[in-house]
Amino acid sequence: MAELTKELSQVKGEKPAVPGKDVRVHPNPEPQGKRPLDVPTGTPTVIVDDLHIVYRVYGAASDAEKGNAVNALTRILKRQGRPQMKEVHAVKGVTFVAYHGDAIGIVGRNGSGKSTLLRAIAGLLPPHKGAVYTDGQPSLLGVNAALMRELTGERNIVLGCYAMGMTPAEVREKYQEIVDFSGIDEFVQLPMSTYSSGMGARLRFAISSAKTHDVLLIDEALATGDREFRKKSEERIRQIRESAGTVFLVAHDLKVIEETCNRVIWLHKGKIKMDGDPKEVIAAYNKG
Ligand SMILES: Nc1ncnc2c1ncn2[C@@H]1O[C@H](COP(=O)(O)OP(=O)(O)OP(=O)(O)O)[C@@H](O)[C@H]1O
Repeated sequence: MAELTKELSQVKGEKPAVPGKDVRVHPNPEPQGKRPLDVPTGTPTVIVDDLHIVYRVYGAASDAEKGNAVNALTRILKRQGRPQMKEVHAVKGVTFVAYHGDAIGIVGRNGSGKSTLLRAIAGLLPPHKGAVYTDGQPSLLGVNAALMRELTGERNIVLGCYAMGMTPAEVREKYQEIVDFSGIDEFVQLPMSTYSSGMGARLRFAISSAKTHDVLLIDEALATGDREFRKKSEERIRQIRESAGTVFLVAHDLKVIEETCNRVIWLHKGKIKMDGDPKEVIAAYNKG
């Protein structure tokens, strides 16, 4: 909680009790376009407070225990089996506040904890320590989002819309728009197992973004789309922001992040290394 108090005091422009090193809080900039009157500017949508996520991998020994003769001998003498559990501390004390209208890009090297952080915000991973508070229901849209490969695109659209809480009338209204946006045309009648990875990713994005989300989490879903589709996706992300939602975007393509986001968080080995203006953060990230 101390971390969060420090962050919030920074948001208010107060001096933190302990000056932050390389972590900055980005003040919520005014997004362009209209926003509903009942959503004041600067309303927090996601508060991540000193979040730690630890994976437990069963059936694996830790490095310290592996191949160590003394440990092995001790285990034999004590008639113990080989330790079967390894812990991976993937997110280590991450703290930030996201606001209505924010589109936040998350960058970082492989294994830095980007996907883990998104899954934790979506409520799919329990915090080991700390907490995530969200205003509204976060929806995670990932390359592995649960569409069913053996079902046709058509069935997946209908089921996906129901899963997001749409009514049958809303599904009927949105159906053609989703097909058109995805650009899969007549493939909609075929099982998704016949789709290329790009087609699958486009359909997933089209379904998930057909609904207005309070908090939309996108994990590399734009990576496989072509140029034209990326442009359309960026436009849709902008619309979501303007309707007072918050978007988180994980992508290895820094250009996509720079063109779509108003703020970037750089994760390094599970910690925030920098948080701020996309141009500044990406420049620092590229330098290493
Ligand atoms: N299900 C899991 N079980 C155990 N460890 C995991 C699991 N998922 C991720 N990890 C580990 O957690 C750390 C962070 O992984 P994560 O996938 O969040 O990183 P990332 O930044 O999204 O990586 P990438 O850019 O390669 O997608 C890594 O060390 C990874 O090996």
